[in-house]
Formats: sequence, C-alpha cells, structure tokens
Amino acid sequence: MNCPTALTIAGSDSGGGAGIQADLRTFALNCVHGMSAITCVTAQNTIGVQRVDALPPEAVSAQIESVVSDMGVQGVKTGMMLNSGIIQGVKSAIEAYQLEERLVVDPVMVSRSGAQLLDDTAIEQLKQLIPLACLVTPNRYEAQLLSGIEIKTIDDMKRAAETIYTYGVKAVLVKGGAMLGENRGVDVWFDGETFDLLKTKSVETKNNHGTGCTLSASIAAKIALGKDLKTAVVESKNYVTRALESALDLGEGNGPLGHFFPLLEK
Ligand SMILES: Nc1ncnc2c1ncn2[C@@H]1O[C@H](COP(=O)(O)OP(=O)(O)OP(=O)(O)O)[C@@H](O)[C@H]1O
Ligand SMILES: Cc1ncc(COP(=O)(O)O)c(N)n1
Repeated sequence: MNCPTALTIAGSDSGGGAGIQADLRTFALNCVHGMSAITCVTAQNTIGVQRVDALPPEAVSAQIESVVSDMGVQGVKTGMMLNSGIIQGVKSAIEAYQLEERLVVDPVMVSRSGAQLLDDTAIEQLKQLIPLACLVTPNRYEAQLLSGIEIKTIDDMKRAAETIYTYGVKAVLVKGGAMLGENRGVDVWFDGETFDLLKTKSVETKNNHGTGCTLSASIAAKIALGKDLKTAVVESKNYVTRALESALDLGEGNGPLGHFFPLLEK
C-alpha cells in the first residue's frame, strides 16, 4: 500500500503537547506516515520547560538523511531548532535533497509558558532558512522580531507579512493566537499578491499548548497529500480551531489540544 510521508524536524516535548509529539499525532490523523528528526529533548509539562538538551547538529542531519534517502518525504516542517549549528545542518539537508517546495518553517522562538526555545544568536540562521520555504508561520511575537514592526492591529500584521515576504519565501502566515480582543485567532496570509484574513471563532480556553506546532504539521501533512498550499492552510486553520475546542484539561498550566477529536466523535 502506498502512503504519503511527512517529516517533522523539531524538539521533543515530554508533556506531549507541542513539538514532535503533537506533529506526529497530527500526521497520523491525516493518514500520512510520520517521520521525525529530533533536534533537542525538552523536559516540559503544561506549566513550563524545565530543561533542554540539544542533539549534536550531525545527529539531526543524519536523521534527515536516513529517512529522505530511503523513504522519500512529501511534506516537511521545521519547529524548535534551538541553535545555529542545528539550523545550518537542516538548511544544508533541505538544499541537498531539494525539499524546498514542500517545506513549512514554523520559526519557533519562545514557548507558551515564556521559555526561550531559540538561542539569541540563532535568529540570523533562521532568517537564512526562511527563504527556502513555501510557507513561514510566525506568531505575533516572532513576526515582530522578523519584521521589526510592532504588531497591535491587523494592519500591523499585514505590514509584517509583507516585510517577511521580502526574505524570499513563497508565502507568509502571521498567526493571531496572541492578538487581543476580536483579533485573537485571526491569521493573516500573504503570498506576494493577495492578503487574506483567515478567521474562525476565537476559542476561550487556557489549554492552547502546541497550537502553532499543530498548525504547521497539519499544513505539511496536507502538502504531502497533494493539496495546494492555500487549501492546506485553510483546512489546517479549521482543524486547529476544532482541536482547541476539544483541548485536554491536563496539568496545572496550558493543556494540550484534542488532536483526535474526529475519532472520538465517531
Ligand atoms: N484562542 C484561540 N481561538 C482560535 N484560534 C486560536 C486561538 N489561539 C490560537 N489560535 C490559532 O492557532 C494557530 C496558532 O497560532 P498561535 O498564534 O497560537 O501560534 P503559536 O504561538 O506559534 O503557537 P504555539 O507556540 O502555542 O505552538 C493560529 O491559527 C491561531 O489563529
Ligand atoms: C518542543 C517544543 N516545540 C515547540 C514549542 C512551542 O509550543 P508552545 O508555544 O505551545 O509552548 C514547545 N513548547 N516545545
């Protein structure tokens, strides 16, 4: 039986809410065979990140090479990459295996709980990876850092998307989970020609750990399934909204999404 494959290049979250664990659940729900290149191991729960251990960059590159050379990859996303050595290795592998057309970069910098997930010195490397991707998905904070624009309004999100687009990436999705009031949960899409506001409903929950990871993993899975980028983004945005509505009340802090809600509804 043939099965599309997707690869996540990201960190492990011991609490299972974000990172590799959220990505693999999202791939599975899309009936895509999930593969992983783990960049670092976090000791993490719903309250915070207690410890981070990086893998050597060569270990990350070796994982990518193993799966791409043998099994093929139809969709790929990057998440937490922690340091510049890892990002450089990932960039070389993406170029060597020509994965650019199917690459989604989630420029993870800070966790929901406020922990730093990217070294200060690594942002320049991340800026060099972004032009390779078909889509980059910064949240409000990441978009501010990447564009140098302070974001308070939808117009600010649009201006930030335009600036980030000039890096050379095919499309930008500025995510609005951290926007306030009626703008919370409104995402801005820009592909160089068209702006689009992606709106679902704003979900009232503290259990929102891993929304960005889940969104980018879902987009990568749908690319692997052969969907066009915009369709992949719109369907994934709807999926995250439903998974937020079914989020799990686990732990004292921000619980994980209910990734498997469609299975529970049957
Ligand atoms: N309360 C909410 N209601 C509806 N949609 C939301 C809400 N919070 C986040 N989202 C959506 O979730 C997706 C991820 O956005 P967000 O801004 O939370 O990314 P993120 O900060 O990278 O996520 P994380 O770091 O938690 O993985 C976006 O599509 C966003 O609109
Ligand atoms: C391994 C890993 N990857 C990504 C995130 C970001 O997710 P969040 O902002 O929900 O904490 C995280 N906390 N941990």
